[in-house]
Amino acid sequence: MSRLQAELMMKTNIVRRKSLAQNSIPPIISSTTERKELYTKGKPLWFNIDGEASDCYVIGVAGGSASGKTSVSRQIIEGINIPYVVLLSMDNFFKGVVTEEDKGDAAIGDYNFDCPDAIDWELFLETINRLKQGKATKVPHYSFVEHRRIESKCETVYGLASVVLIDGIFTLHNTEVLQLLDMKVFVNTDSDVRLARRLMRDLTERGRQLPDVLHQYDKFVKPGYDKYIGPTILNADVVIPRGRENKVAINLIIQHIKRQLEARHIKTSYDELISMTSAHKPSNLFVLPENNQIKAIQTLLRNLETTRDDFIFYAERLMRLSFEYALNFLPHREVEITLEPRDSQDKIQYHGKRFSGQGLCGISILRAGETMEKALMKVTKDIRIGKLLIQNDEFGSPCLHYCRIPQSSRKNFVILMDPTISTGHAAMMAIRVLLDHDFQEENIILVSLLMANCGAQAISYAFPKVSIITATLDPEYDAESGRIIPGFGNFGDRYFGT
Ligand SMILES: Nc1ncnc2c1ncn2[C@@H]1O[C@H](COP(=O)(O)OP(=O)(O)O)[C@@H](O)[C@H]1O
Ligand SMILES: Nc1ccn([C@@H]2O[C@H](COP(=O)(O)O)[C@@H](O)[C@H]2O)c(=O)n1
Repeated sequence: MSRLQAELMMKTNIVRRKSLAQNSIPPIISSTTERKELYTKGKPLWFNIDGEASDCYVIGVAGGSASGKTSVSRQIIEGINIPYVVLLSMDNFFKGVVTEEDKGDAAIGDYNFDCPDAIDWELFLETINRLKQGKATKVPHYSFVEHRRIESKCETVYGLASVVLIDGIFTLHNTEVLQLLDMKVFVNTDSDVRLARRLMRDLTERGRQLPDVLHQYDKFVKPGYDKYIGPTILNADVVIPRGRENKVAINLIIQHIKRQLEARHIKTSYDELISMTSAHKPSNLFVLPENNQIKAIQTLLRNLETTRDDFIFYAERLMRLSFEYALNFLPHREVEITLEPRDSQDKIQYHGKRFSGQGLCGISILRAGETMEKALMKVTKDIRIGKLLIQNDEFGSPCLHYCRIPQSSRKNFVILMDPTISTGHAAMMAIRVLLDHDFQEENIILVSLLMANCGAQAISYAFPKVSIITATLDPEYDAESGRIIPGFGNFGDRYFGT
């Protein structure tokens, strides 16, 4: 049996199982496991040993339609096996058939998608550039059934990826894109094999009819390959004959990428971060000055015998005290006001102060951060509140599942709240998300009731301009139990009574 026949047989099985619902291109994935479906994904400890952001490594994978570009890209992602890899499919950047004018009198099968003009290059370049800079990036979603982008399905990627893989038929065509690529790959698959795969895929996944697929292939796909895509093989650094079956070539690429990442000192391990911070003296970490009141509240909170009612009452008191302390970190300017006492002719000048920042909002890191919202609203009038839900994945890396930010601009100030901070992972990711939303690092104030020293150190090292405020700084964190020692017990459980 030929390879082609074997592929067709494998596909026949898939035909029975797949439905038209799976018509669109694979979504971007940003982790080594592509099964997870998250609102967005996170980012690594994104800096090198000098504390500076490292560039992400960008790989372009080109080749004819159905040559195996996506399959090869996924194998590369699996092989490099690090979190925070983004697979960006150029298929999402087809302009599509939007207006009647686009269609003309011709049927959809007479629209030429296989020439570079069918791609929205401006948006494509902007997207790659934003990903490279680690900015929050909205990636469009294209439907091959409806021949247009589906706004409601676009996905937002946050943070600086370690590696970005871009796959698409014209990836090695445009000079501006070529300049952004660190590695250029061309998947070179026999044209008969490509046609057979495309037939199966378009019938099963893209809602097409056999005569239309053959007509489109003959009229546009083949000539487009010969004219625009095939010649870009000359721009490639590496050519992979036979696509994903070519394990030797794929392994060589994986080894090369790993070496490049090592050379760029991309750090993804928390242990490495902690070892780097051991000599670090945090100048942006502020612990509430201890007095009798604060010590007494801490004593009550630490005591596991304290009732839930009391725990909530005293935790909220400590929150208000912490926020009052934190508000001092906002910029204030001198103002002069004139007082006119009722019983006197003399006016009195008073030298006062007024908040001089432009806008302030509060953002809680869910779930526990939500407990601090009420206290913040008690001390800051009419403040707008946003939320971030960050949870660790199976590798212990924080992932962003939900993000609502009420206002964000370079000038706004933000109070980020989480009652307890142990490793600092979630807080660091939250800060990263705020930076991606254009908040300035120096305008972020992180407020917590209890921090483990290692977490506070790590955040301070990564973000030296953020003001980090905690009511309590405890010396130890036990990674096995996930407890801060001595700590408050499980804050969420004690507060929510769970
Ligand atoms: N070596 C292979 N053997 C069998 N099927 C393959 C092979 N490579 C790719 N395919 C299948 O062919 C289709 C197109 O592959 P894909 O990787 O999506 O190509 P491209 O991204 O170049 O369009 C998919 O259905 C994929 O599962
Ligand atoms: N509405 C559209 C848009 C594009 N195509 C075809 O997709 C091919 C590229 O995608 P691959 O995943 O195969 O690389 C390209 O050859 C276009 O003909 C389409 O059929 N309909």
